[in-house]
Amino acid sequence: MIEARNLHKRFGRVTAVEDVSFTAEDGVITGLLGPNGAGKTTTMRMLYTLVRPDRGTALVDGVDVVRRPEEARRGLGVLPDARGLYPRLTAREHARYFGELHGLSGAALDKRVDELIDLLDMKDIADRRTEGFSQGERVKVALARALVHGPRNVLLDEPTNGLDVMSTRAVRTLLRRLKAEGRCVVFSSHVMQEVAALCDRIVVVAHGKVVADGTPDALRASTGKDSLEEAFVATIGSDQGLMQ
Ligand SMILES: Nc1ncnc2c1ncn2[C@@H]1O[C@H](COP(=O)(O)OP(=O)(O)OP(=O)(O)O)[C@@H](O)[C@H]1O
Repeated sequence: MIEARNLHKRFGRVTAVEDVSFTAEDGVITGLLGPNGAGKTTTMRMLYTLVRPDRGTALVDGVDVVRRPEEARRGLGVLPDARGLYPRLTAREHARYFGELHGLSGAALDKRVDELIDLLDMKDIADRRTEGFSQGERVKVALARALVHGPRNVLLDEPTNGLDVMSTRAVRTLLRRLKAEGRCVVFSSHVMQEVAALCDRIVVVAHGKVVADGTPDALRASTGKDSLEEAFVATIGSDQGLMQ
């Protein structure tokens, strides 16, 4: 479970996150939806200990990410916005390396890496260096790296950005599988259709604040709109940045 409580973050004169609170439960896919610049990436970065909040608290399975960052990180799998691969390592070596950092080794690590290569349909690229990989191939490697230690909580920043239809479907299948395994899955997106297709729960962020939080049905009911698209536009007050 991941909890964000009154998170705030400023960068100089820019307030990136003004007041973000939500709870992402286990076995649920929670979507952080908002237009460009809403504060989604900054929120994610605070949750995965890359950026320190100015105020507020974030907990991963009850562990405070500021006070006990290493312990919090052990319970997290993260797909950051900058995928940041090592060009000289192969896809398989990436997954192995991060597995080793998490204390895996030997046959157990080999088996886990093979499983992920299979699951992410990466057999053709597994033993190529990542230099020159396409956007979709890079996301797959970054996902394998994020999931190699079987984390209970998974944070993904715009996981389907730049992916074609087949790769998007593969990522959706993977997220549903993580949910079925009882993991806590949080992903951010500015694409409403993406969130609508996957999420049990939607946290809408605009101008650094949570402006709506609930199931897709609850969001429709609270805005009195029939379609999710109209409900989002009503919640945010504009359709800017929400369309693909
Ligand atoms: N390191 C930083 N220094 C200065 N300003 C920043 C920094 N990081 C984020 N910001 C600003 O904070 C605001 C929120 O940015 P953030 O990246 O969190 O938004 P986002 O919702 O993820 O947007 P997008 O969908 O475009 O990725 C933006 O105005 C951005 O320019």
